[in-house]
Amino acid sequence: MARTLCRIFKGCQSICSLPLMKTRLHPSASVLLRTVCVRRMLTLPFRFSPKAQDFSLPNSSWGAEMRQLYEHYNSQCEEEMKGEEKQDWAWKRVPSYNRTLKHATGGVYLSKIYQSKARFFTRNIKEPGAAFEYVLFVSKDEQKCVCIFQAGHLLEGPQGYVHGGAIATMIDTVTVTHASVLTLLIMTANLNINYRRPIPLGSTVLIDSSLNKTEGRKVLISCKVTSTDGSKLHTEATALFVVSRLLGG
Ligand SMILES: CCCCCCCCCC(=O)SCCNC(=O)CCNC(=O)[C@H](O)C(C)(C)COP(=O)(O)OP(=O)(O)OC[C@H]1O[C@@H](n2cnc3c(N)ncnc32)[C@H](O)[C@@H]1OP(=O)(O)O
Repeated sequence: MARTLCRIFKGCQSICSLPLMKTRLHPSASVLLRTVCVRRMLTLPFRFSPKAQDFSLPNSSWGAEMRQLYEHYNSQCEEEMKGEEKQDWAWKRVPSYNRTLKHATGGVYLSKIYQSKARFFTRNIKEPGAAFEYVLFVSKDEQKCVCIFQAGHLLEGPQGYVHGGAIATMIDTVTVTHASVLTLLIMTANLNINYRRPIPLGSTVLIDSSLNKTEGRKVLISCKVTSTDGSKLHTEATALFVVSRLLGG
């Protein structure tokens, strides 16, 4: 970014220092030109935005089904007003970034270079819609989590269907997010999956997770992957999470 800024600055300087400009422009016009150049420079779309991108917001790759379901859950995320008092949210959308390590503290030592290159597995493919396109919502009582998942063409396993490992990844992601709402710093200890019906590539499915129980350091969660109308069961799973001693639990 510094190099880009430098180049734009040099460009501005060279425009304002052109002999033609010096001779023909009134000094106040030259100041105005510089101001315009600097303003333009500040509004240019930089390649490296300092703001983290939230990948769980709608993009052009989302199909109609994905959008409809997103609207359905997102509309329930609005604040409810009762009298003058603000009520709790019914659902919360979970933002999703691709740099989890950037904010990590303690636990594992990683070199600066390694940290700067690390990307969250499900959010590391740049082409929208090519792989894991999903958004997660958690319920206000924190006992339920729903994910709308659209499986892109890079997730193929059997011809025309989603790879079992990609489905497992999504189940792990949804259940770990659910468990993280209940308790921090957890690791997946056990994931038990039954694949009942293949998921067509490009289709949208619902991943529903429910809390079974918590027991000391253990959190048990069950999960179902269904068609969006709930009529077809694709996958079911149970997951065990343990608050990690390594992570400070
Ligand atoms: C918010 C979004 C963030 C997204 C992050 C994405 C992350 C996605 C999640 C992952 O993929 S995590 C990566 C995959 N998992 C691992 O690499 C975990 C590797 N294993 C470990 O680190 C440890 O084995 C573990 C922390 C799971 C447990 O080790 P501990 O030494 O802390 O536990 P311990 O052996 O004392 O067992 C505690 C309890 O859990 C039980 N337990 C542990 N592992 C088990 C297991 N595998 N199966 C069944 N029970 C298990 C164990 O029996 C015991 O039960 P009791 O308290 O009733 O006696």
